[in-house]
Amino acid sequence: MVVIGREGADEASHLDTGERRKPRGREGANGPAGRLGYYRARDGSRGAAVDFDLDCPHAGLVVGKRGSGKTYTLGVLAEGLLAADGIAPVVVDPMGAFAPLADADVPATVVDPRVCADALGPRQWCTVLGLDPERAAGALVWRAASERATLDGMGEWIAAAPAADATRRAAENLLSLAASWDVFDPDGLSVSDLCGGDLTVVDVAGLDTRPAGAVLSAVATALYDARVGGETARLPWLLVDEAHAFTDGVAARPLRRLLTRGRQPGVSVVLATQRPSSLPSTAISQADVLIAHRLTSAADVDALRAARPTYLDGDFASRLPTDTGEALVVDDATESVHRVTVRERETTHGGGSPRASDRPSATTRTDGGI
Ligand SMILES: Nc1ncnc2c1ncn2[C@@H]1O[C@H](COP(=O)(O)OP(=O)(O)OP(=O)(O)O)[C@@H](O)[C@H]1O
Repeated sequence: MVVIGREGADEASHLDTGERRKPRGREGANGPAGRLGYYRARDGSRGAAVDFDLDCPHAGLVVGKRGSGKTYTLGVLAEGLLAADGIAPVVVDPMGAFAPLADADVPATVVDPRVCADALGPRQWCTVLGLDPERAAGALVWRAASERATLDGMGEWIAAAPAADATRRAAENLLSLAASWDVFDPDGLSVSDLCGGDLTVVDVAGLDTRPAGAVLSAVATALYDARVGGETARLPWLLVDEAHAFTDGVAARPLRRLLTRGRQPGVSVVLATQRPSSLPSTAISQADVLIAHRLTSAADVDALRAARPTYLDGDFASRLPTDTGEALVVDDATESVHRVTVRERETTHGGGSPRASDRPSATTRTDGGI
């Protein structure tokens, strides 16, 4: 995935395309590429440019402990994606870190997390509501999701279904819970919303894990199906921050499908997580590029090493970077490991940690409060 750029290669510049400026894309030796950063020499000095390939589909993993630069690196990847032609970049943003892009001078749109109820299959409806499809209430919800496309329609179908009162009440209560999440909408996100070419930021900040997972599941499925069904000529890239929150819920299967089978239809996925040990090992083994920031937990290092024994030898832990923004990039395409300093963002990063000293102090208040 990594492409070595020229020493001192030009920074991407902007093309004036009217209202919002699309940054000029970068061409690597084999097609479009995005600037990731620069080689870092052992003495810490900056070496040649390192680009990432955007021409072919990829499965990527960005790992690192809290504050090590994962979200920042996702932002760097997103900037490269929105500058490239022929790509449909989508970020699922659980921390609101990409919200500032709405006001940036780039073609990015922050959208509400609303999806159609039938974007989840019957099995996923049972999963997201915590129901066993083998039991009565689960079977009822399964049938309702098979028969109706909207949440209201599912409720009406259940109300009229021949079922025991207790079973019906249990199913209706869970559908009411799903309605309270406010993420299911017949006019929810469509393929044209997601694959228009702008960077689409699906803002799931503030949602609980289950509704956020339902939205991610619907988005991942829509991108995959859109390519399989020939609904878009663009190659989708799905970037998921805080991915460990989603890998054992309703989004687990669609994410696994992108990791294992996304390449053929041309859908790329990049997962960022501070806890690689909580990812299924397929998520690590299927990734063709690993960007590892600072990691100190032995369990996390071991999880990476166990799933990638070919490149990550016993020396792996000692080669991991210690400074924010530095990374070890493991590239399957070239079967190589690179020490990289991730470049600075061109757009505002929204994921920084707040500091106590950022808060207005009592002495600076002017509203009479204390
Ligand atoms: N490549 C970089 N260049 C410059 N500053 C960086 C870089 N990477 C990270 N930083 C700085 O480090 C801070 C923390 O980075 P970031 O928010 O990406 O961490 P994180 O690993 O996503 O943390 P968390 O797990 O808590 O979400 C950023 O706000 C930014 O100021």
